[in-house]
Amino acid sequence: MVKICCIGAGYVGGPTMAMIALKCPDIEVVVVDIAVARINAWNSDRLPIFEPGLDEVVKACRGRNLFFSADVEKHVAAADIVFVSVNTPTKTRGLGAGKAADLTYWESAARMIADVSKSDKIVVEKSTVPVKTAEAIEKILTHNNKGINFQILSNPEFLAEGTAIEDLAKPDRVLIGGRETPEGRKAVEALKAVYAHWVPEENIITMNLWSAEISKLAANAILAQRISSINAMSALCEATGADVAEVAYAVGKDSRIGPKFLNASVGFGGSCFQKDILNLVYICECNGLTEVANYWKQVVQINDYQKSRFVKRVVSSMFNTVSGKKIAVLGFAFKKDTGDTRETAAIDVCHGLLGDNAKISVYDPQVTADQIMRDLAMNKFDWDHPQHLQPMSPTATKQVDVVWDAYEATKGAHGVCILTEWDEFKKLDYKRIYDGMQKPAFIFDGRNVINVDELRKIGFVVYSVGKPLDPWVKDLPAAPPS
Ligand SMILES: NC(=O)c1ccc[n+]([C@@H]2O[C@H](COP(=O)([O-])OP(=O)(O)OC[C@H]3O[C@@H](n4cnc5c(N)ncnc54)[C@H](O)[C@@H]3O)[C@@H](O)[C@H]2O)c1
Ligand SMILES: O=c1ccn([C@@H]2O[C@H](COP(=O)(O)OP(=O)(O)O[C@H]3O[C@H](CO)[C@@H](O)[C@H](O)[C@H]3O)[C@@H](O)[C@H]2O)c(=O)[nH]1
Repeated sequence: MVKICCIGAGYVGGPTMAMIALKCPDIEVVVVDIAVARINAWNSDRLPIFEPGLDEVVKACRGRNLFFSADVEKHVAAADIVFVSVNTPTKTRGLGAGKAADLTYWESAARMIADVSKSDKIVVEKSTVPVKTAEAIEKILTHNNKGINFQILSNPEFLAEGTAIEDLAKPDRVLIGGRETPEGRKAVEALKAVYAHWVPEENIITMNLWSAEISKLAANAILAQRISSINAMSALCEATGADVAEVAYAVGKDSRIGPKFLNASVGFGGSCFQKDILNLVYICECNGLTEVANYWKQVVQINDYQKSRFVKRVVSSMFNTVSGKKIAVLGFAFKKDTGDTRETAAIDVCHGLLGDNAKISVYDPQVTADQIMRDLAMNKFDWDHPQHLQPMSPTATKQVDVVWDAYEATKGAHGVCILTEWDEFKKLDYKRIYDGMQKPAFIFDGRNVINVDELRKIGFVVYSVGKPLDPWVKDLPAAPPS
């Protein structure tokens, strides 16, 4: 029986390995992590992450050929294939801080693999890493050569949170990069055989290691670029009376462009897009490609601009101040169908509103109050100097409360900000919400989930990203000449 061990039981390691176990009953899969609480949660009825369909997949194979364990070394030593799916966040200090990927967790995993291995292994990069990481890992794995053969493969993951199970069950493609040597090709074939249990062969793409590593960064950069492109258009639509949803529809009808990923929003969030683009920017800079680096940097800058534009709309519409006013925030996760808040636009929007002394009441169906308070207590983004983070005022989170439903959050509020596109926000009784609010009642839809005309009929002053402006919604002051 082939034995797989995956280091890192997070948003990628957990669901990805559960899918392999489900589709490959002849393979034993063990997911290991140094975070004992996370492993305990994977072994319980309350999984550590919320992902539609995940519970069913885990229940179908946990204890059969899927195991979760904190005994990292034992299972790594026993495995034929070791996936490394540890976090690779942006460095916060030292060389490349604020841009480069922090490979501390990766390096310590690689050193541990080298130390405990007694048999040949295929080591698979599942984490998103800078190009040429495989070369560095090879050096670590072979540094005290015990005669063990390690083959490094790049097998980046393309799942999106909220649709992870669908994405894993029917991936657009599986990408495997390996060394172009007989041993490298053999390792690629071995990994291909795992995916071939359920992925059609034509969807399993193989290529050289560096192409595979860059393809992951390129895919995320190009996806995020589409969002920044439509968000940039949303600003122009608001200034001219066009409707960004109509523009996106017209543009997306061109089969060369396609309709997906053209939803204007308050800004993209999530643990990947910003981190991976900044990593790409850093790699370009290190290779002397200043123009290329600046091009990609702009995708992140437009995203910051979009978040700050949203906050300015709220404040300027509400008579230029939200000081002491209650603002209901509906949705805190970075997208619907996940409880993940990493880099969510909601953090920056709340910080912006708290900066103007608002009182915030948050409701999200999947994010805990503890998580929201932790996120808001962290350093805040500085709109005027986007490269800086500023310490939050210690009293700021006293202005925030987290409640259990949208009606409670909006009761007595002056304004409502919709920051996540949860389906339930489309079905709310907005007449009831309006009746319970201060007047004039403002609603700022950062996700284009509400019916603008219906809400205006109820009496709301409505702002919806990229839509023709309500006469009440104040135009933003023109940028001062630089
Ligand atoms: N989240 C996504 O949707 C997604 C999708 C595709 C790719 N990725 C990439 O996959 C990687 C993992 O992302 P994630 O969201 O699953 O991260 P995560 O933080 O949810 O999980 C990483 C896990 O690795 C564990 N870990 C760290 N060092 C370890 C070590 N030395 N030994 C054992 N366990 C260790 C951590 O405790 C943590 O539980 C990142 O590189 C990310 O960019 C993420
Ligand atoms: O038209 C759109 C599409 C998305 N978003 C936002 O963009 C962010 C990211 O969304 P999405 O890409 O769906 O989720 P992620 O889980 O971040 O997945 C991205 O990042 C992963 C990690 O690298 C990759 O594996 C996926 O392929 C890639 O889609 C979220 O805030 C969305 O609300 C928009 O604003 N408009």
